[in-house]
Amino acid sequence: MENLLQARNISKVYGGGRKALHDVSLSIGSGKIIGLLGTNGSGKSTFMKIAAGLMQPSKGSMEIAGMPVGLETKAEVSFMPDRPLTEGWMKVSDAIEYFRDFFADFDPDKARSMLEFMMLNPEDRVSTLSKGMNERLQLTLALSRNAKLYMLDEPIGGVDPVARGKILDAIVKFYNEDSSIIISTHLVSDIERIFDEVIFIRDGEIAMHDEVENIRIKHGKSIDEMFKEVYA
Ligand SMILES: Nc1ncnc2c1ncn2[C@@H]1O[C@H](COP(=O)(O)OP(=O)(O)OP(=O)(O)O)[C@@H](O)[C@H]1O
Repeated sequence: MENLLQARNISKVYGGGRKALHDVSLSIGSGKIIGLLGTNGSGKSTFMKIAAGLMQPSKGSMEIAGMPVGLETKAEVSFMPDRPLTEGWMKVSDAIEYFRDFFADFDPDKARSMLEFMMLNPEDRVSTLSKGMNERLQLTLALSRNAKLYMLDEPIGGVDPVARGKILDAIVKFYNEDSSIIISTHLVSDIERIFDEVIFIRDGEIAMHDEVENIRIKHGKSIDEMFKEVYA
């Protein structure tokens, strides 16, 4: 089976010489929910930005659905960055229209049912939304595209623990099983139940990439316990 994402020897050095990724090689198949786990500054956002075609690696190559990352792959990837893509003056309904105009694969019906599920009012101004409500909106926008690969950068950082459960349920409910989702987070215990695979990234290098079931069987540990061990 062809890999959905293939990263070969990716390194990224920022201006000033800061190394964010070092020789990262990995592949991801279709139909999976993958946790990209790491502490602050470990390189999660950098990896996602490169896969989304928003940043060039210093070395190495990345392919999505067999194509080098570029204009064609941007159409296949829906990225929710850790900073909102919407403007404060917009109403929730304007944000939906904006995405609809911008992305040919945006599904307004899916967006409407997600808004309802997320208890977002289309008439509310984006500037008046709480951090958690804004995250719900960004997630709605990202998941309402019919993409092959979704990448969600810290989608639940701002929501309270009760709402986190609801958001995870939304991800599982609205996710198209032919696609894959990569979710970056350090809130491992809250979210591990939805992962099929996890990638541990530490100081810009892959410390572990395995199926959740394998980790539980091989190590007899939850992903959260494993995370604490790897990053101790
Ligand atoms: N634009 C930039 N210029 C210089 N250094 C950067 C830039 N963006 C990120 N870095 C550095 O690269 C490293 C990796 O950052 P990155 O944002 O990818 O980590 P992260 O795992 O997403 O962190 P967090 O969980 O805090 O969001 C960090 O040391 C960070 O300071």
